[in-house]
Amino acid sequence: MDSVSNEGLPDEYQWFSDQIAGHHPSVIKNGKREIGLLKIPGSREILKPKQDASRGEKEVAIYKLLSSSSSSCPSSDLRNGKPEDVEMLRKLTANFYGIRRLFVDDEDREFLVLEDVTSDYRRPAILDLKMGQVTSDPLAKADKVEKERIKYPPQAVMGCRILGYRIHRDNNKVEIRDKEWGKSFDETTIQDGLCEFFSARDNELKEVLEKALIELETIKHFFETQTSFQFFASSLLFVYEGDVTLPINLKIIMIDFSHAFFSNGNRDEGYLFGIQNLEGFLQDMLKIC
Ligand SMILES: O=P(O)(O)O[C@@H]1[C@@H](OP(=O)(O)O)[C@H](OP(=O)(O)O)[C@H](O)[C@H](OP(=O)(O)O)[C@H]1OP(=O)(O)O
Ligand SMILES: Nc1ncnc2c1ncn2[C@@H]1O[C@H](COP(=O)(O)OP(=O)(O)O)[C@@H](O)[C@H]1O
Repeated sequence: MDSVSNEGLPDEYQWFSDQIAGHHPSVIKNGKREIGLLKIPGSREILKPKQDASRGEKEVAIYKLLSSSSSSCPSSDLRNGKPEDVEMLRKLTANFYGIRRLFVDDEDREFLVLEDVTSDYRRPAILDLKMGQVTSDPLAKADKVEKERIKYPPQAVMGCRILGYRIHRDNNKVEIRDKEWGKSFDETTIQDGLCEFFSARDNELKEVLEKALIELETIKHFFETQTSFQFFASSLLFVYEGDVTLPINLKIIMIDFSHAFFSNGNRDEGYLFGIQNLEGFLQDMLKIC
């Protein structure tokens, strides 16, 4: 992502420089720049703009559900999430600290205050994978369904797509790959893209892949058992330490719930299919390390 002027932001705040994908101020839509994630430098929180209409409501509802101790969810279509599913999902997501209102680009806006899951790292390597076989949600209009369907046909074949990565290397060098680069891969070549990301620590590809497979197992277990949620256009964010003097500390966090729906007792087979394929890709890569 290009760096963008911080003009128009409240004092202290900057655009979050480690944002990989999603709405970003370098993109102009209908004559206005999009609003991306914000951060006060040095803090362990990021602020994610609440999206318009039902998308924002859905994401806030799910984070409120996860941060509440009981089933007192304010959103009617998430109220029935099974407690064990909610508990498991909570462990796979960033902490939510509430809503903050800020003036950005002269408009009063709401932001979700979230744990910055990259803040513990000296040189974070960060990858965003969009999961699921279908990336339009059940309420999408026909033109959006079609746009999403033809955007990247391998999504239906693999159940995942690389949205991009950032690797902080020595000497403050940052290596960036974007979603157009991600779209250059299909089911026959995606391992090349994944290999590039998981190779941030010289000669430690095998160790990094092993850690990723362990973390992925927990997420796979969640999707094998949970019947409370269906996720569309949601992502897995991989983060690990690129500084070889520090432990690998690989984490996988589920993010982006603006198209998350309550499920009437069905598993999310499209997301699970993506995890199973991803696991297969990583296992194959491990065999040749
Ligand atoms: O379909 P569009 O044009 O509305 O834009 C998509 C966004 O929808 P929105 O503008 O928020 O309604 C869409 O946002 P949501 O997932 O709907 O929040 C994505 O940003 C999508 O990009 P990609 O599939 O992640 O590469 C965006 O797709 P691209 O335009 O980047 O292909
Ligand atoms: N909790 C988090 N900690 C660190 N980075 C995050 C977090 N949530 C999102 N991000 C970053 O922001 C990007 C966009 O987030 P996402 O929720 O997908 O936004 P959008 O709804 O605009 O698509 C991700 O690719 C990731 O880099």
